[in-house]
Amino acid sequence: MDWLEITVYTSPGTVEAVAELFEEMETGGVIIEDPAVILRYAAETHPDEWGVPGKVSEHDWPLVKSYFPVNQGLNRRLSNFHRALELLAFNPVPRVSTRRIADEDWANAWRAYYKPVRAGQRLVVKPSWVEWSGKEGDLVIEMDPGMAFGCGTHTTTLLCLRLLEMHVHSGATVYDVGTGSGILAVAAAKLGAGRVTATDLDETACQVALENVARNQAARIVRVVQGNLLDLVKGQADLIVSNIIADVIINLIPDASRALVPGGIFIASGIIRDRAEEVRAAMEAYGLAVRDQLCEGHWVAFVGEKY
Ligand SMILES: C[S@@+](CC[C@H](N)C(=O)[O-])C[C@H]1O[C@@H](n2cnc3c(N)ncnc32)[C@H](O)[C@@H]1O
Repeated sequence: MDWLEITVYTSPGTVEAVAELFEEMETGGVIIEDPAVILRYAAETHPDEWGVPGKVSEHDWPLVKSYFPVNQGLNRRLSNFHRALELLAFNPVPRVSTRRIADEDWANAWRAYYKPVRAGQRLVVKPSWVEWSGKEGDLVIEMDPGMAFGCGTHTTTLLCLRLLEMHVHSGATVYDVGTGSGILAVAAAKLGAGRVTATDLDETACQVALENVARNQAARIVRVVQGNLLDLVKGQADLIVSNIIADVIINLIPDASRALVPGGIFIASGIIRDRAEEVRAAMEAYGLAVRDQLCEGHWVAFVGEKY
């Protein structure tokens, strides 16, 4: 099925009302793009990477987008939408544009939103479809997350990347539990790990991780295993990283502690602030002394050392 994308360029004070209008028409989802919010985000998160351009999009006003299915009811729905918008009598009058989208374009539409992201001093995550040349000494991870989690833009992933940069030593054995797109496993390999085992419950994630491992010429170092946590992993590691959620991390802690060599490092992320003390207590209870923690927004990542 094809879709009609309706874009409304409107003044900042009317964005919510336009979004509500779409919601009342049961379009099934609304996208809001506000240049002021994008600029603020860029300034707060990666100002060095982006230089915070004066203009972040081709339009100065925020836009609100939604989608109607292209079917027999389309013209009626569209004229209802125009009428309802007119009735709101916004001044200045919003500008509306439409564009037909073929179903197969959806799979790639999100790609436009990903840009290279610097994590820590040396690691840079670059979407595989973006041309970009970094600085000398950069370790560039080329990713296509497909349907898996982990393009390096999520805070929980960035915290792990920063901590991996500090703790992976040359030749280390690393386990990445809940690898998703494989981003942390590839990062560990780029940082010099000698052997990386990446696990995920999800079949698609494992497939995507394998593709990303190959894309980064890390297949000789990274092994991907489909399974629950460390259930199928034998042996001991110098470092274990896991970015899942607090409950799953708490379940993992006893096995992670057993699987670490003395002095080994456990990096736990995906922990919402409200649950951080529970995770810390579980780590301490299983012989993982908390040596460091990074907090950003709602998220916390811990570094534990096996004693
Ligand atoms: C938040 S994503 C993290 C992906 C990537 N490591 C990152 O940092 O961006 C969590 C991943 O953990 C996987 N996962 C969840 N529960 C799991 C479990 N019990 N065992 C293994 N993997 C699990 C999910 O399928 C998902 O791919």
